[in-house]
Amino acid sequence: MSEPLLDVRSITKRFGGLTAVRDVDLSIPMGTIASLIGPNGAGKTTFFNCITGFYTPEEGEIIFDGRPIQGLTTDNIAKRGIARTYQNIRLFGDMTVLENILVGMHHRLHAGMWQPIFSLDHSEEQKALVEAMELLDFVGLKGQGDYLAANLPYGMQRRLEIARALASNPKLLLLDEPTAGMNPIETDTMMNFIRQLRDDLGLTIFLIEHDMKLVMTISDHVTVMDYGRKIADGTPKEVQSNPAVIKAYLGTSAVDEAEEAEAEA
Ligand SMILES: Nc1ncnc2c1ncn2[C@@H]1O[C@H](COP(=O)(O)OP(=O)(O)OP(=O)(O)O)[C@@H](O)[C@H]1O
Repeated sequence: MSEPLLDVRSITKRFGGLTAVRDVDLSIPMGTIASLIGPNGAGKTTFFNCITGFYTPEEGEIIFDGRPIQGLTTDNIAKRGIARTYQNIRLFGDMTVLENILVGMHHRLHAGMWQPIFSLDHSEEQKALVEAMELLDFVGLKGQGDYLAANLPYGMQRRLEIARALASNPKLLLLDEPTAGMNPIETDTMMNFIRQLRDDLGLTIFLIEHDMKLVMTISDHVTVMDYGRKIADGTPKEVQSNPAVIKAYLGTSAVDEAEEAEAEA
């Protein structure tokens, strides 16, 4: 089997006396969609934050694309090819759609953070602009580059956030609750869009999501956390029928009911 793109080995992250992530292993093969689920407070976002370098785990190792990344800065990890979006949208609302995307490119431009990107007389900046327009097209924001980000409808702001993450040219894209606050139609559209990211761009995707229909429909692999530990992982089908998962979500009585229903069937 080929090397996983991301290989997390027994990481532990503590906040004082609280162990938010305890001895968790996880590996994601290239070109797949993996999901991380679990009840509120299970440790999912902390786990993401360890991968992106926002936190450094006290124990364990994180190997990305064959090299260890734990202890690197968030910037250096982004340069290695990991991009993310956040549970709460973090766009620059008073900047245009296009400017938001150009900001996402700054890691790989020789330019500094602001000024040179926006002076368009240099060939590198011209190239960046063309790429940004292509990205806008890809995410369905064609012709809206001059709009203020804050004025986009909610679903499109989420897409713009993804476009900005894509602008850094990542190999692995982490999405933290990409459908949070969406209605069922917006959620379906986002689900198809995430699939497109894998199928058309060949990206590897790792998402945290509470919408079980989305998770069970698009994931190649699902990992379940509860109280900081990994309690199950496998295909969507395997995870759905795992008693530990049912118990974590619905309580012990739900496991008994599920077992009774299975016995009667
Ligand atoms: N910076 C921090 N300092 C102290 N405790 C923290 C910190 N960040 C998270 N925690 C705690 O760690 C535990 C895991 O939190 P985390 O946000 O990772 O869970 P989660 O699974 O992402 O939850 P949710 O689904 O509600 O977003 C929680 O008990 C939380 O209160």
